[in-house]
Order: sequence, then C-alpha cells, then structure tokens
Amino acid sequence: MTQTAVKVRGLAKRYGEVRAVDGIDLEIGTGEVFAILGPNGAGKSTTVEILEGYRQRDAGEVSVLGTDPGHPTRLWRSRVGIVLQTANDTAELTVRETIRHFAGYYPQARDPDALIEKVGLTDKADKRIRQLSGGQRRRVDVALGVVGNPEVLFLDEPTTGFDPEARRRFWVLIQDLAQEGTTIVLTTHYLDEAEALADRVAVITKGRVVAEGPPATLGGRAVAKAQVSWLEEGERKQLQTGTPTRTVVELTRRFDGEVPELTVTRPSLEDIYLDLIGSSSTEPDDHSPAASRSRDPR
Ligand SMILES: Nc1ncnc2c1ncn2[C@@H]1O[C@H](COP(=O)(O)OP(=O)(O)OP(=O)(O)O)[C@@H](O)[C@H]1O
Repeated sequence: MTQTAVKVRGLAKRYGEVRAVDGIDLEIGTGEVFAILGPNGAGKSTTVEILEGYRQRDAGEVSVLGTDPGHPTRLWRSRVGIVLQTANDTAELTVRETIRHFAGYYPQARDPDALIEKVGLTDKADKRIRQLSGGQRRRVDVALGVVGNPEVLFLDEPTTGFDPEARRRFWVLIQDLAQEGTTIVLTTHYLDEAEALADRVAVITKGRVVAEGPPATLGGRAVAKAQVSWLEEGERKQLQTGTPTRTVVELTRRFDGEVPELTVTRPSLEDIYLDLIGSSSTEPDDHSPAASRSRDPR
C-alpha cells in the first residue's frame, strides 16, 4: 500500500441498544478500490456515512484524506465524492441542467457533457429528472458523485436497480476513475461486482470485520479444495481435492481420453462469503437514514 487515504481504528456506533458498528479497523490505500460486503443490517451504511461525514461516531479514530470527517471543512468536502440515494430536489431540471448546476460547486469539476456521456445518458440529457427510470436516475446520482473530480469516492450500493448493461457501463466508469487514481470505497450486495472492481474487500457482520483481503484469496479461497466432477456409468461422481490436476490426469488415464462431463471448480467468492457470514445475518429495519440526507455538497 502506498499512501493511506482512509484510516479507521476502533470505530463504534450504537443506535440505542443496537451496536451497528462494533470496533471496526480499516486501512485503504490511495488509488485502491475497496468493497465493503455484508448482510443487511451489518453496519456497512453506518460505517460509510461516518466516513462521509454524514453521521457522528461514538468512538474510534477516523481519517479520510488526513481529515476527521466528524469535523469536515469545505475544502475537504470538495475532495470527497458521495453518491447519495436518489433525491427529488432537482426533479424539474433536465439531466444536463442538474449536472451543470452541481458542477458549479466545485473548483475542478468535470466537463458535464463528457460526464453525461460516460454514464450513458447522452440521449436523455435534455429530459427532466422526473421523466427518467429508476436506473437512469441512479446514473445521475453517480454522475453527481463524481462531478467534482473527487480524490475519494464513496458509493453505497451504487448499482442497485441497474440493468445488466448499465451495471457493466458503471463498472467501466469505476475502472476508469480508479485508473485516474481515485480512491473508491463501495458497498455492494453483488459479489460479481466486488470481484470485478475491488482490489480488496472487507466482509462485515454485526458491526465487525470478519475477513479482509483481495477477492481472489479472501477467506482462504485461493487454497481451498477444488471440486472435480464427472459422469461414470450414468452416475455423477464428485471429489474434493487439493490436487485437482493429478485427479484429472488419473481420470484421463482411466477413461483413456475424454472424461464424460468433466468439471473442475473452486469456491466462488459467493461460496466463501456465505461461509463467512454463516447464520449471523441480521434483519434490516425498514428505515432508510440515507434517503433523508441532503445533496447539497457544501
Ligand atoms: N438511524 C438509525 N436508527 C436506529 N437504528 C439504525 C439507524 N440506522 C441503522 N440502524 C441499525 O443499525 C444496524 C446497521 O445498519 P446499516 O444501515 O449500517 O446496515 P447495512 O449493512 O448498511 O445494511 P443494508 O445492507 O440493509 O443496507 C441495523 O441493525 C440497523 O437497523
């Protein structure tokens, strides 16, 4: 890791009796894409909202770009990008008007039309926000999160409601931003998204980090046993093995060539994730604190 963009030590936050965040440590390097995974109610949004400066913590140390988000300055805010839940305060403005309007708040804003193109809304640029579909509005939200050219970008479930093509387009946008050196912190329930985008992931359950690492090696994934499966005398056979190549060689000899319906698989990120969270998922309350946040970036 080069420089540290986000540092969290012993972070804690309670809501009454609920320990939403219960001693989280994180360190995210400049330019890293970091995904926070976890079941509903695990404490992801609370953590991200504290990092964004939208929620006060009870305990712990937090630094984002060297500043405590509990005491944000105006300059710090202009260096941090946040994708808020869809708000309706610009519903009567067009996509272009909205993005131009918010670009005006930032010293080093992106070119609004280039950004509209990047999020795939060029043909909707002159439509009013209220005329857009849910997924299209979400793309406007993402555009507003990056319009200020932030050094750190926080994305809380950014692609919920996107169609598959919009998700892929969003991934390309995130990869572009990462290439430009933007540090990106995202929460997601899509494990393929974490796998495609993240350099490292942290899995949170009940307000604690239970595993952390690159998606390819998380929770011992890289050294987990492979499953070899084939068809023999009309029956599906399966074998868990740490040496799948040797097994395949033996099978090839035995069958004297092609092994019927041979597959070799290793645990997916989803398998590992489900193992990690076990039965510890907590039920969500049906409130959405983020929905009431203001979009004004000042
Ligand atoms: N404003 C609040 N008041 C009271 N309890 C809250 C509040 N916000 C969150 N909680 C509780 O804190 C816990 C963590 O919630 P949080 O929204 O951080 O989880 P999450 O991991 O983001 O969940 P999800 O995946 O469902 O968005 C949950 O038990 C939730 O019910």
